[in-house]
Order: sequence, then structure tokens, then C-alpha cells
Amino acid sequence: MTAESVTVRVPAKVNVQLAVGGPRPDGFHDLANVFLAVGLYDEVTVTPAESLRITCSGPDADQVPLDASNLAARAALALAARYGRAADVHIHIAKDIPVAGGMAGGSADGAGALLACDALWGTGASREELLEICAELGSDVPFSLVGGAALGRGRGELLTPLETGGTFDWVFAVADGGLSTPAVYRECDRLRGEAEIPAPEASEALLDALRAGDPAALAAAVSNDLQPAAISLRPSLEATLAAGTEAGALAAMVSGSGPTTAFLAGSAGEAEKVADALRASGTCRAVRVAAGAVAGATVVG
Ligand SMILES: C[C@@](CO)(OP(=O)(O)O)[C@H](O)COP(=O)(O)OP(=O)(O)OC[C@H]1O[C@@H](n2ccc(N)nc2=O)[C@H](O)[C@@H]1O
Ligand SMILES: Nc1ncnc2c1ncn2[C@@H]1O[C@H](COP(=O)(O)OP(=O)(O)O)[C@@H](O)[C@H]1O
Repeated sequence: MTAESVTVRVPAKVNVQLAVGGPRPDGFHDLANVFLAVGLYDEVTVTPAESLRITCSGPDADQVPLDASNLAARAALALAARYGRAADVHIHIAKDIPVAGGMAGGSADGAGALLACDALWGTGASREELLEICAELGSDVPFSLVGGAALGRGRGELLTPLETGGTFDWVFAVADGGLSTPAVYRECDRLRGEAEIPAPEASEALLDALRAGDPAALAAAVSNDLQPAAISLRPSLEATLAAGTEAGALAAMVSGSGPTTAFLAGSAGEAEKVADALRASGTCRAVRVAAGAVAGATVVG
């Protein structure tokens, strides 16, 4: 690694509320998407190179595309195009966030590569410009840059930061294989049929619970409109959710579009107990423990 490398650390997310409106003419759905950044991280390192190249390491590395469809490559190309320069970097992704798991790993890499290239190239781009590029890359990418807790409106890209009054302890059960986000939204529409869909709104009780740092109150208020669709496409998630509930989790839910399932615990110690029980249950591929809220994309070296 040369002295010119820049490394950015970017967290995963869990959606503590995901309220989904009806389909829009552009194919997206309006959301009230309450994001919480949690301490599972990808690290994105950019180094000057002859031309754009991507490598990836980590347990799920074989599932990450290494061509121009990778969100990190798209981020580098978008920033380079805006500043009239070549995207001549080697991007290395040290991936710890489960792939296609509903934890925004690809979005994290997009935000990470953007911030890393910006620092390496010294573009002087404003925060607003970076957020604009993030929104072009994907609905969840702006949140990966910002982190903490935030309400995402529109398709999730219009962020309002939220206060959190304490740390929330989570357990994540990683499932075998991924779920396609567009397929889960389509299944949500199919299950809803002709029903009238109200405009999505953030729950006041949920925002109060975040502000108070109260896990029991948060557990009572969490919701995910994509959960029935994820379970419809992957019925085995029911068994994982039941195993976490039996183990004493305060709340058990699908993380975003899934198939990762998320369990809120009352303390770090409780989280370890839930994690042990999930590991023993044989209902998932891997179990991770992480707390949030944590900071968004951050230059670490
Ligand atoms: C569901 C959520 C919850 O945070 O994330 P995941 O759980 O998959 O990580 C997000 O809405 C995913 O955001 P992201 O993965 O960035 O989606 P995008 O790349 O913008 O869009 C991919 C596809 O998802 C669908 N999509 C996405 C966002 C949205 N508000 N409405 C949609 O219908 C569309 O079919 C779109 O073509
Ligand atoms: N840097 C990246 N890391 C992971 N997946 C990526 C990346 N760039 C593009 N993708 C694609 O995005 C899809 C969604 O992956 P990911 O962002 O991890 O999940 P989710 O959208 O469920 O949070 C993957 O199947 C993969 O094809």
C-alpha cells in the first residue's frame, strides 16, 4: 500500500421502520425509511493506478461483481466525470457486510469509494455535491455516507438526521443466499393487490423511542412493510424469527428487503445470549452482533 492510499470505513444499516407507499410511475416506492447505522463495516481503499480496477476480499467476496456494475466503481466514475478527470484508481473492498442481505453493503461501498476518491483527488466537492452523487447511485447510498440515525423520505434518499439517546444492541442472522431488492418490492405490490395504500409516515412512538434510547419502546414500535414479501419469497425466515424470539429478543424482524433477520436485545449481554441461541438453532448461516447508532463513512487512513 503506498502512502497515497486512502481508506474509508462504512457501516451497515438496519431499517427500524420501513413504511412503503404504492408504486410510483418511475418504478420506485415512496418510503418513510428510518435507518440506523450499525457497527458492521466494509473498508474501501483507493490507490492511484493505471486504470480503474476493483478487488474484493472477505467471506462473501465471490458474490461481489468486480466490473463497472459495482457501486464502488460507479461512484469513482461519477466523481471523475463531474471533475473532468480519469477514474484511475485501484479500489479494494474489504467486505464484512453480508452481500444482498438487506444491510446496504453495496451502498456502503459506493459511499466509501466516493469519499475515498474525493479525499485522494482533493476535488473540494461540497457535502451537498457528494450527497447528490450518492442519490444518483442508489436510494440507500446517501444514508451510508451520513450514518447515525435518519429518516429517509422520497425513495429513501431525502434524509433528515434523527437523535438517538443511547446505544441499541442488535443481533443479525445471516441467511444462505441473497434476495433481490426489486423482487421483494414487486412481491410487496403483488401481496397488496388492489388495496388502498396510505402515504408512508414515520411513527412518532418510534422516533420518541430512538430519542429516549429505550430498547423496549423501540421494540414495540419497529415495523417493516417488506417483511411479508421477504417471508413469502423465503418462508424459512419464519423459523429464524421464531428462534430469536424464543431466545428473548425484544423484537425480531427482517432487515430491509432481507433475507438477513435483525433482533433487538435489551443490552450487550442479552444480545450475546440471543446470538448463541440463534447459532445453536441451525436456522441461519452466520450470526453477527453489532450496536448502533454509529458514524457514517469515515476516512480512517
Ligand atoms: C429495501 C431498502 C431499504 O433501505 O434497502 P435493502 O434492504 O435492499 O438494503 C432500500 O429501499 C433499497 O435501496 P437500494 O438498494 O439503494 O435501491 P435502489 O438501488 O435505489 O433501487 C433498486 C430497486 O429497488 C426498488 N426500489 C428501491 C427503493 C425504493 N424506494 N423503491 C423501490 O421500488 C426498485 O425496483 C429499484 O429499481
Ligand atoms: N460493492 C458491492 N458490494 C455488494 N454488492 C454489490 C456491490 N456493487 C454492486 N452490488 C450488487 O448489488 C446487489 C445487492 O447487494 P447489497 O447491496 O449487498 O444488498 P442489499 O441491497 O440487500 O442491501 C448484489 O447482489 C450485487 O450484485
